[in-house]
Amino acid sequence: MATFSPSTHCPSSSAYSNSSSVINGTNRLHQRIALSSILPKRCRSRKLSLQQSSNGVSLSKAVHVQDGATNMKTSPVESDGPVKILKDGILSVPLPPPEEVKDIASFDFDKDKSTVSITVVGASGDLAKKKIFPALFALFYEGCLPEHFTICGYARSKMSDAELRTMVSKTLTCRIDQRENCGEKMDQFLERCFYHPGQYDSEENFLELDRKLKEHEAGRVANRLFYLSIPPNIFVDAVKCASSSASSANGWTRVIVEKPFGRDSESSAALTRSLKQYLDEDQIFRIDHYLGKELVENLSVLRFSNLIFEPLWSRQYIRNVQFIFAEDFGTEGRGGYFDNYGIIRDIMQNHLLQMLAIFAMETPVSLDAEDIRNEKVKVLRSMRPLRLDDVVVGQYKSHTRGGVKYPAYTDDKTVPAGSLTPTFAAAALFIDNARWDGVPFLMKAGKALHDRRAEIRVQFRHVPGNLYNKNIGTDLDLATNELVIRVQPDEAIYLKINNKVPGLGMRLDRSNLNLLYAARYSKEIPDAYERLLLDAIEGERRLFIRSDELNAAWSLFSPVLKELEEKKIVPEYYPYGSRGPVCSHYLAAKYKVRWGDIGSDQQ
Ligand SMILES: NC(=O)C1=CN([C@@H]2O[C@H](COP(=O)(O)OP(=O)(O)OC[C@H]3O[C@@H](n4cnc5c(N)ncnc54)[C@H](OP(=O)(O)O)[C@@H]3O)[C@@H](O)[C@H]2O)C=CC1
Ligand SMILES: O=C1O[C@H](COP(=O)(O)O)[C@@H](O)[C@H](O)[C@H]1O
Repeated sequence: MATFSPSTHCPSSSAYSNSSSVINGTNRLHQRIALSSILPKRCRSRKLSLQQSSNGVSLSKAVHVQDGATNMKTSPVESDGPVKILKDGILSVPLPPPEEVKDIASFDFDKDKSTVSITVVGASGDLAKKKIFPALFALFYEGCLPEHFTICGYARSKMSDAELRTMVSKTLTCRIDQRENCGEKMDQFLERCFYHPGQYDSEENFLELDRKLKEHEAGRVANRLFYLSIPPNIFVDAVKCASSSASSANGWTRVIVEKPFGRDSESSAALTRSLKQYLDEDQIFRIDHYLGKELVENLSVLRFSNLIFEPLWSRQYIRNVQFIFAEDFGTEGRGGYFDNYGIIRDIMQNHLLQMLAIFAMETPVSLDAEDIRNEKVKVLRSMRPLRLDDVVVGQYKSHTRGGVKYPAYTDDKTVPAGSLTPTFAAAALFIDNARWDGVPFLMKAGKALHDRRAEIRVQFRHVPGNLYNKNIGTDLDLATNELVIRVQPDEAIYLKINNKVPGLGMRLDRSNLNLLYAARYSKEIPDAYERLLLDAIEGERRLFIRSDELNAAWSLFSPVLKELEEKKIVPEYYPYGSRGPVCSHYLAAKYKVRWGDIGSDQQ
């Protein structure tokens, strides 16, 4: 029996060997494959849901299908196209035309299997070590990487393959719920990791990389993914060299670009123009790792698949929405980068704004990447550019607590003395459309605060003519329903409600309807980078930023950033480890809002 590999993402070729060949009505040879056998365990549900969302027939997005002897089809296939879902999850996949296949039993399908080469550009750096290699290992461990893959680290540092493997091995961990064969899996993964030293602007060095990748690709259809984990000033050099000297000759070439995508509208547009000299838009995967976080991914599910939320999702019932990001550590070690950007560019313009866009967008036509991104762009373009009097900025100062002295932002040697760069900001934004007219969308982001959290808080309006007002007391704020989507840590969704305290009297309290992920789901939540890397390999663009989205996002923040810098606005200094500048409360009060994270969240 010939084996046939419709997907490069499945755990092993043996999974396909239970398939059988049939001649269909068009006299074309087809292969019947049980869907359940070709989709890897962890990836199965995401691929099946794609299938359901598209009338049960548009599967080739998720499953790469070989059409003919060499071509890979990855575009959606309609019901009358070559891929068909037969009943009971059986996939019918076309084989090469009969004249090309003299003897089906001896046709060498393995020869035509494709491979993915993932080059981590800037492999010696912080992000590569901390996030990218561990995420790639997790994907490998879960059986989500294609059968044939190569990982190549590229940077200027001199390192051998063995040294890269030692460096990578120090950061690998196994999933809490599946420790079996972990050491063995790590060894198998590390065997697929290589290193190539080179300059980021050297065509010659990238040509050498190309030669090395070709050796590993061994004549297969070669798909190549470059992850630019380098400082932004060298993005374009690296893209130029990668595209001219190390692009795939017979498969796809994609580039993941890390933030920051510029410092403002002009520099971002210039970066996009430069990248587009060498790449098409559909080759550029602009990553915002917050879009890969489980609770952010769940936002649309919460809204669009629960009847109880969507009808409330408007100015009619929602009083304000808050997007809060806090870290309990400073910029130590990243001061050089941070001082050039500040917290508004580092967190608000991307991570918080992306969450806002998904939160506030209209229902997309479908779950397709373009439909979702169209809606995100629309909502961003309906927003008013942020005004200076709707922003407060802060910077952390040194503080001694429990005998420990915590540094000021400017104590970092890589930060210029007297820097005014904000490490904290709060802002009030507005969406001028029918759904959200007049609703304040507040954002707050800060480093070196008293805790670490990222969350969305939705505060609902008061119950009109509430029968229980006298039991609630005078503080109507405390009686407001609040929906909290806690992105991290301790992922949870909870709704604060008013409830009768059990007993003979009539006393109300505030309690939480609480969906705490750790209590509800035993599976460990994947890291955002895992989801996004897998999506990039599969060509799924839904969670990556399109260039018009990026332009719209910069249009909102560029004017105020310019004003803050030109007017040299002095930030309010707040002690390291505190709750941040007091001014943020005045900003909220201006819009009759109380920050939801300052009270206690009774469980
Ligand atoms: N670290 C993080 O947590 C996050 C990082 N990012 C973004 O990811 C990218 C990588 O970040 P990170 O790993 O922290 O960056 P690093 O500063 O660690 O740089 C990565 C690598 O790039 C090379 N490099 C550094 N500076 C220069 C330079 N001036 N000229 C040429 N090469 C240089 C170095 O490799 P070598 O000397 O060996 O060539 C370094 O190991 C950046 O765009 C960053 O903004 C985004 C989100 C979070
Ligand atoms: O992009 C960035 O994100 C991190 C925070 O990411 P998280 O996943 O740990 O919440 C932030 O520390 C960094 O400054 C910023 O560049």
